[in-house]
Amino acid sequence: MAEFQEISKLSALHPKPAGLVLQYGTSGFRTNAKQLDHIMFRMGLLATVRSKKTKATIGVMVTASHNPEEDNGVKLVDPMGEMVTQDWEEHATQLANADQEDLLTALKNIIEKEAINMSQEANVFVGKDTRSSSASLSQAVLDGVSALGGHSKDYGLVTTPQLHYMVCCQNTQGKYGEATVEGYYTKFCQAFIQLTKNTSNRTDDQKHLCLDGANGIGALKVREMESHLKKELQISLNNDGSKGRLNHQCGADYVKVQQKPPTGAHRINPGERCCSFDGDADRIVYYYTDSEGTFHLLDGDKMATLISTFLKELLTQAGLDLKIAVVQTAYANGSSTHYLENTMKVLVRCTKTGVKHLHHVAQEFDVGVYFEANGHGTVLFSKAAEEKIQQLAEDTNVNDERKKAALLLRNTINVINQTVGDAISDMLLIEAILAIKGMTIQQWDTIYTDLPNRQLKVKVADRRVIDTTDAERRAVTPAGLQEAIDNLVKKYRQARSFVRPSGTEDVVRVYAEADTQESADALAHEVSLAVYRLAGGVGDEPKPLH
Ligand SMILES: CC(=O)N[C@H]1[C@@H](OP(=O)(O)O)O[C@H](CO)[C@@H](O)[C@@H]1O
Ligand SMILES: [Mg+2]
Repeated sequence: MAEFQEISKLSALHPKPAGLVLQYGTSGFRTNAKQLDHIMFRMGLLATVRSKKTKATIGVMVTASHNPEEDNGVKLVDPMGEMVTQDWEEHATQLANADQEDLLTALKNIIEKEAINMSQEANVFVGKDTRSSSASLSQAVLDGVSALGGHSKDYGLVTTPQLHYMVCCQNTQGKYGEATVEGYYTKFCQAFIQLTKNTSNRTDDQKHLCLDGANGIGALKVREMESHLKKELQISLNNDGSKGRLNHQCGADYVKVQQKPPTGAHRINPGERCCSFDGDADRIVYYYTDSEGTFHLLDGDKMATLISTFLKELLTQAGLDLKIAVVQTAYANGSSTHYLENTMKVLVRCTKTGVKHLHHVAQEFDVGVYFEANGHGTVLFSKAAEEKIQQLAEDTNVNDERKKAALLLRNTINVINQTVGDAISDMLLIEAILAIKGMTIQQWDTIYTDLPNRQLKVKVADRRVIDTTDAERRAVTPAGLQEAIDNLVKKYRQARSFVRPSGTEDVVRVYAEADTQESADALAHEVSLAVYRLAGGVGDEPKPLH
């Protein structure tokens, strides 16, 4: 076929370095930008084939999120704006690793296996972050699409969640919104203004937010969006990309892992409400510093708690019997799980790490709130739930309280990007909830107190020797490891610990929490030693933290 000749010719312009093997991991392909040109071209091919298969528009986002500026990466977006399915992740890995001369065979294998009708039209949306390598890499994606005769639309600089939104809008014929950045700002900002319009006693402090844009795409997009907020939210933007380097000592990942404010921000006043985006604006964390100078982090667990409490109250006021659940991973702070289950009486489910797992479980409920502790999350409403809320909001025969709750729920649905965790949409949602509840960040923080915790990494020869079960909370192999962890945990109060191989780094992650920081640190260290000794540690033995 003519298109295959074109591929042979064009793929030679995007050659694969010999011997390079990459895996479509938790968040797509991610490595040093210099190694990615052929991957991008090939993902352009794959997205085109995926579009033919699904008879819908597919998205390709060029970004390496919170990784350093020199890295880059690529993620595929499925028709409803979700992440691509697992079997296509495998196709992606096959295609990425085929030697140059075997590329056509690898592509034809996928086409055959998936019974693709090659005469079907294909459409691909492409977006990129602000990395200097993103321009040429996204061009390589576009080359891949056109090599197979697909149509593409280049959205240029957008956040990852914006691209997910565009794909969903396009494939739902505009029902989710208009597939433009203007459409995105209009939808979410209008919902925010509607939500906050009856909170007229908001003070200037409540309207003011300090934002660290990680020197990335989120900063650019917030600037673009600002006028749509009509001063109902006033954002002091730091790390806007004009001076500092992307993700360098700033951004959501830095703040969460280092448990301290970003550099490059203005002097934060005590109690001032602050938040940080990551490099592609699909994660957000909040924080403040108290009058003693102590830093307080409000992570994904705190956001999930605030949001689910708010929604549960509204559902009760609206008299709607809808099933709400919070989906977390093993990294969720034990205090948050305890508070949700015992005080809020909300159903909590735990899944494996990685947002696609959380997203799928959240889909099982009428209202599924999901967040990773690191700040990636959103809320999913079932079609039935949305319809019931809509009906109630339009019903003229209900009392004022139910009506008000239904209208708030409807606007809450509209402020949420249900396709994927979205720092901009999550920020608007949290800001609206705090405004409606008249709550300060300190009051939000005191809903429950996090258990002190510690995360460590251990290097082992082959991290695959660790196999886990029970949503990664228990190790099945190597023999004796889980028993060792159980015995160590028994030594401390309110303690919990687990280990799992990372899906994005060549390390084993160790998590521990306990009643004091000293205990959490000691337990994390002892568990690290157990991993080192029983799972083939390399290099020096882990040292105590103190
Ligand atoms: C403990 C932790 O934060 N793990 C992160 C990290 O996964 P690992 O498999 O733990 O490397 O990167 C993932 C992708 O960004 C993210 O979904 C996840 O939450
Ligand atoms: Mg990200």
